[in-house]
Parts: sequence; structure tokens; C-alpha cells
Amino acid sequence: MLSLARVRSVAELLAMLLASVRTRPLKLLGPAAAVSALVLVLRHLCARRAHTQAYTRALAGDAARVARRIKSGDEEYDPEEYDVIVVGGGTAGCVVAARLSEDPSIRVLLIEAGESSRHMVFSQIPSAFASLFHGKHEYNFYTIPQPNAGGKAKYWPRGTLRYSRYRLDANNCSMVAKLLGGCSSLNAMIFHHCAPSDYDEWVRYQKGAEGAEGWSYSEFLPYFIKFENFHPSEKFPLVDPTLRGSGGPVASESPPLYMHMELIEPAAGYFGNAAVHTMNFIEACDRVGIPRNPDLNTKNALGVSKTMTTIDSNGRRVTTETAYLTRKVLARPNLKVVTKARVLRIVFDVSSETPRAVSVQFLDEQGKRFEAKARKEVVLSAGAIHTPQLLMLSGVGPAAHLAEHGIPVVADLPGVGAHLMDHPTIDLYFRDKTRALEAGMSHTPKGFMKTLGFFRAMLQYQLTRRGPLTTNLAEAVAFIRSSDRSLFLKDEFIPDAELEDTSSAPDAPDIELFSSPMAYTEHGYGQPFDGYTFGLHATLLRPTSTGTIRLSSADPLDPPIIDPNYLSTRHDVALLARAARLLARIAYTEPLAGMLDPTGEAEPAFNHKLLALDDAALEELVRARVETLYHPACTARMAPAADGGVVDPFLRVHGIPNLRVADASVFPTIVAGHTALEIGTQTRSDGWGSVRESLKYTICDHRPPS
Ligand SMILES: Cc1cc2nc3c(=O)[nH]c(=O)nc-3n(C[C@H](O)[C@H](O)[C@H](O)COP(=O)(O)OP(=O)(O)OC[C@H]3O[C@@H](n4cnc5c(N)ncnc54)[C@H](O)[C@@H]3O)c2cc1C
Repeated sequence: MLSLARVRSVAELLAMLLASVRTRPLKLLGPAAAVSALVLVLRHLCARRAHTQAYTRALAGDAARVARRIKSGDEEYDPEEYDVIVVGGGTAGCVVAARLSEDPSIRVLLIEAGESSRHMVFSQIPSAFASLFHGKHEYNFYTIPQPNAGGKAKYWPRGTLRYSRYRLDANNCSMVAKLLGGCSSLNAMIFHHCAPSDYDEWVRYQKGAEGAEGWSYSEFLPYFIKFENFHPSEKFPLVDPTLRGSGGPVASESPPLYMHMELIEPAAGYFGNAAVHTMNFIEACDRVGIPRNPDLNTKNALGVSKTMTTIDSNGRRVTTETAYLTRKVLARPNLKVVTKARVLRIVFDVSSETPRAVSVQFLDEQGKRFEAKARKEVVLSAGAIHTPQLLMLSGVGPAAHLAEHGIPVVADLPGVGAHLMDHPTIDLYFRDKTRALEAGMSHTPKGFMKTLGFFRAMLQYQLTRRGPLTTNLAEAVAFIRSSDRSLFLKDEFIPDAELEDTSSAPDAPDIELFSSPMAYTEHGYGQPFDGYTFGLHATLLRPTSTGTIRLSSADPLDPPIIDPNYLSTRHDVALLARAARLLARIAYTEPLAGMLDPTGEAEPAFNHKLLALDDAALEELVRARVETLYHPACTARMAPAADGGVVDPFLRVHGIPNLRVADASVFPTIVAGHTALEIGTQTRSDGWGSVRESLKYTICDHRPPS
């Protein structure tokens, strides 16, 4: 007999699916993923779920189980004590907490605003991640209007509701949560080391500070490899497996919706979909002079390849929650993980010359305030937006800005929230005449054949764990140099004299191109295209525009002001325009050219005629189309304080030795590629055994390779 809870969970999911189809029909692969999700749920009903319940029980949704409530005044405050409190259970935070708590003598509390993504089909099915955008599991941030990018406010998946203002109201706290696993639970799953020279450049930024050498690529590489559980692929046989890792750090229990599977593997490989567009894009790139590179995660960072992903051999997303917060890890008596708890600020003892982080205040789902005490350290892993926001709310940041909001200064650090970097991307759209299944999936199915196609995709996923539902959208990637004269036409170099080379080395890329087997606008939520389409995209990997994160008020529940300052330099616009022309030439190179449906030439929304645009029109297109590739970083940079740095090479905040930052904020400058893998953090000789080791690498296995 069905239990009430099961009936309710199905009813909820059905409601979600119906709402998704009705109100957000434009989402990528939404309908197919939705039907697939429904089937998965029905299977789930017929299977045991004891392990799921045990997992959920191990996560403390109830803040009273991990901290003491602050009732009406400090005199009633009697917090639990922890050795280390990790703020933010995202990509980095899950790993930090799991590694720290390996030492039973260290009592760890992990506080995450969101909830577990383990039970969420839209997180697990690779193609469905965009269905989480604009929902309650991400913060739904928008930038402020960008004057150099069409004056538009740009959507940044991970923020609070647009223009809304959350009140610190105990009875009505409309907190919008994210997910355990953070962005790793809704990202595009691209597994990318970036250019080796990117890390060596990080070392140079430290200007000889102690511990700096530990950030070099030669130090990173063994950990990258140790983390991996690479699966060779018959379709892509040229990867040298001796250069890849095969052990993988963690095997965890079966997730709820896939009862026949026993393990989740932290995998890297080619289990994502490879549409005909993808293979044709690779071939067309090769023909315009971008060499095939069977494995971009080696010393050779240039070339074109099928994207390596963190989709496992069973066609599921691997997140840092699924890989690191296993049932076994959660059973540790020295680890507490509280979810749906929003940290408001860090409290400092300022009675001596050097401030000390002593506790963390947070709200539970109902808006009740709690405080937990950290005897040794607080680690901020709240991501590149919330980490600087929390630092500033707590009195660590530019003194003048804190004064504007009446926040007492604990440490005057002008670098907090400064130097925001992101990867701007432009999307180009093409009509497809092949009628490939994937090319028709960016919109609600119309007509019998397309509906049949969706069901076929769903069935294929159910039976084989392969097919269109395993697309990560960016199915093939190319990394190139904008200064490569063999790739660009002579007149595409006209403004060249003014443009500096921002790459980290002569063999490192500054532009990424990628293909998606269907076109989409505004992250899948813009005006949908009917018919069949595909997309080509160009990303600026080493922009010179930098922006800021600033407080909008001293209220911790107000969203911060995000200003990436996109395209504020000539360099950034010119390089994206150059890359757009190259993309258009790739589109008109066989075998991709053979897929172009000429009807697209007459439609202004499509880019079939991009090569006919003059410089001014192309620049206008670039400014109108630019969007985020979701990689904000560098807002609490690892660099000397005199250079605007916020943390030292051991990730300790300058002037506050027991406060660390471990997330994308600490990048000294942005890497030439995808940012999840390098959310690596390293400390060396601070004499703090387990914390030091645990912080060494977050995504990569921190333990020394054997
Ligand atoms: C849509 C999308 C696609 C992407 N695709 C890729 C890709 O394919 N490959 C790749 O390498 N990278 C990708 N990225 C980027 C990459 O995933 C991120 O750079 C990386 O995961 C960031 O990790 P983090 O630990 O710094 O922050 P996050 O993973 O964002 O973690 C921060 C966590 O802190 C929590 N938090 C924040 N504030 C508070 C608070 N006050 N109290 C409690 N908890 C709080 C958040 O809920 C969140 O869980 C993508 C990102 C997005 C959004």
C-alpha cells in the first residue's frame, strides 16, 4: 500500500511537472525530462526507500538540533560549540566538511541555505538542470543593468528573487534556498582542468608569499588525477588513460530514484550525449584549423574535443553532495549538517588587537535566529557572491562602504567584493534542416512526430541511461587563442595593435567556442524558437572588464548589488566579435554547413548572415547577446593585501587568522575554462593538521596520491 508520504511526494512532483510544462514551456528538454521524471517516480514508488529516509534523517533540517536559539537577548544565548563551522554546503563546502570530519577529534558544523538535491530528478537527469533556474532552489540573482551590454540586467542563476526584499520577520521569512552541492547540483557538468599555466600564474600573484608554490599546476595535477574515475569510451578512443585518474575517491549509497544501481561514481568521461551536431562541429572546427585534441585535460590545453563531463556511467549528474556527503560520512558523530539555514553574519571577538571569528548567526526556515560557536575556525564557502556579502555584513571589507551601511569595521579590506570576474558568452542561433531529435527539443513538442521523439528519448534514458536526456548542452568545446593568425582572416585583426594578450601563457587559450544541439535564448527562458535549431557559442576566457559585489543594505536577506561591468573595455568587445566571425565561418564549413536550413537566412533572429555584418553591427550584436557562462570568481582574491588581496596562500583572511575562505571567491584571477574543478583550496604549513589537509583540495581528493 502507498504511504501518505509517497502519495504526497508524487502529487508534488506531478504538480511541479505540470507547472513546468504549463508555465515554463521553453525550458530545454523540459517535456522529455518531465515525462522521464514521472516514470522514475513511479518506479520509485515500487521500490524500497529505507536508505533515502536514513539519508534525509542524517541532514538536520531542524536547526535546534545543531545550535541554540537566540530568544530575546544575549543572556539566553548558550550555543553549541564546534571546532570548525563551514558556511555554505556548496561545491566547495561539502568537500571541506567531509574532509575535515575525517578526523574524529574535530567537531564540524556545515550550514547550508538550500536542501539536498539527491531526490531532485531535475538535478540528477543531466539535460534537466535548466529546469531548476528561476525556481526555489536557486537564488535567482540579476545583475544591475549593464550599460555596455544593451543596458540590460542579466540573469545569474544562483541569486535571490528579482527585486524582492526578504524581511527578517520571524513569522514570514520567505527565504529562497539553494542546494546542498551548490552549483555542482545544477551546473553543466563540464570537467575541465583549464590551462596548466593558469595555476602557475596564481603562484606569481602571491609575490613569493609563504605557501604560494603549492598552487602551481604541478602541485594540483596529482590531486586532479586522484579525484577522477575516468571511464574510457569506445566512441572517443584516443584518450590516453594513463594520463587520467581511475580510482575516484568516494562510492556512496544508491540514490532514491535509481533503485537498481548501487553506487554513485564521481566519474569523469564521455557519458553525455553526442548529437550529430556535436560531431559535425568538431569536424568543422578541424577543417577551419582548430586541431582535434582527444583530451583537453592534459598539458595541451588548445584544440577541439567532445566535452568531458562529470556525468557518471549511469547517466546521472555527480555532485559534491552525492560524492562527498554519503550516508557513511553523515553518520559521523563529529559532523553535523544543517540545511535550510541561512547564515546572517560571523561574530568576532575584537577585544584583542587581532580579531577572532567566534560564532556564526543564522536563521532557520521559519525565521528563528540561532547562533553556533566555533572554537577554532570559521570557513566561508558561500560562493563568489555570498562570501563577500557575508564578509561585509560581518564588518570585513572596504571601510568606507561598510560605513555607508552603518556596519562597524572589524577589518578594513578594500579587496572584499572587488575584482569580480566572469566569463561573458554570446549565443548564436542557426536553423537546422536535419530534424535531429535534439534540435527540436528546445520548445514544447508540437505534432505527433515530435511528441513521439520525446517519448523515444525518455524510453532510451530509462532503458540505457544514454541518449538526448544525457546532454549537458555544451556537448563539444574548442579552446583557441585570439592571436592565432592561422584561424582568423586578416581583416579580423584590424584593432589588434590595441589589444593586449591576457592569456596566462603562449600556449593557453583566451577564447572558448562550444556547440549545443539546440538553440536557446536567455538560458532557456527567453522567446523559444519553433522548428529545429542548433546553437554555437563564444566565451571570453580572459576578460579585462572587472566588476564588484556591494551591499544594497545592512540587511543580510537583501540581495547584494552585482555589477560584472561586462564589456567595459575595447579588448573584450573586439575579441568576442572576432570569435563570432570565426563561429559563423565554422557554421558554413562542412559538415556543419550541410545542416543549415536556408530558411534561417530570412529570419533576423538567426545568425546565418552574420558574416555580412559590418564591424558596428557585429559589435551591437555582441553587446545585445552577452550573457554569463555562470563563472563569477575573484571577489575575495588570494593575493597580498597591498594588491587588493583578501586571503593569503593558506586561505586565511588577512588580519583574521582563524577565518578562511574556500570557494570560487579566492581565485586570484579567472582561469581559462570551467570553474568547478578548481574550487581547490590549499593550505600547507599552518600547523593545523586536519584542517590543513582538508582544505588542500575541495573537489579533488585532498589526500596525497599514493
Ligand atoms: C548554471 C551553471 C552552469 C555551470 N556549468 C559549469 C560546468 O559545466 N563546469 C564547471 O566547471 N563549472 C560550471 N559552473 C560553475 C561552477 O559550478 C561554479 O563556479 C562552482 O561550482 C562554484 O562553487 P562554490 O563552492 O564557489 O560555490 P557554490 O557551489 O555556489 O556554493 C555556495 C553555497 O553556499 C550556500 N550559501 C550561500 N550563502 C549562504 C548563507 N548565507 N547561508 C548558508 N548557505 C549559503 C549556497 O546555497 C551554496 O550551496 C556552472 C555554474 C552554473 C550556475
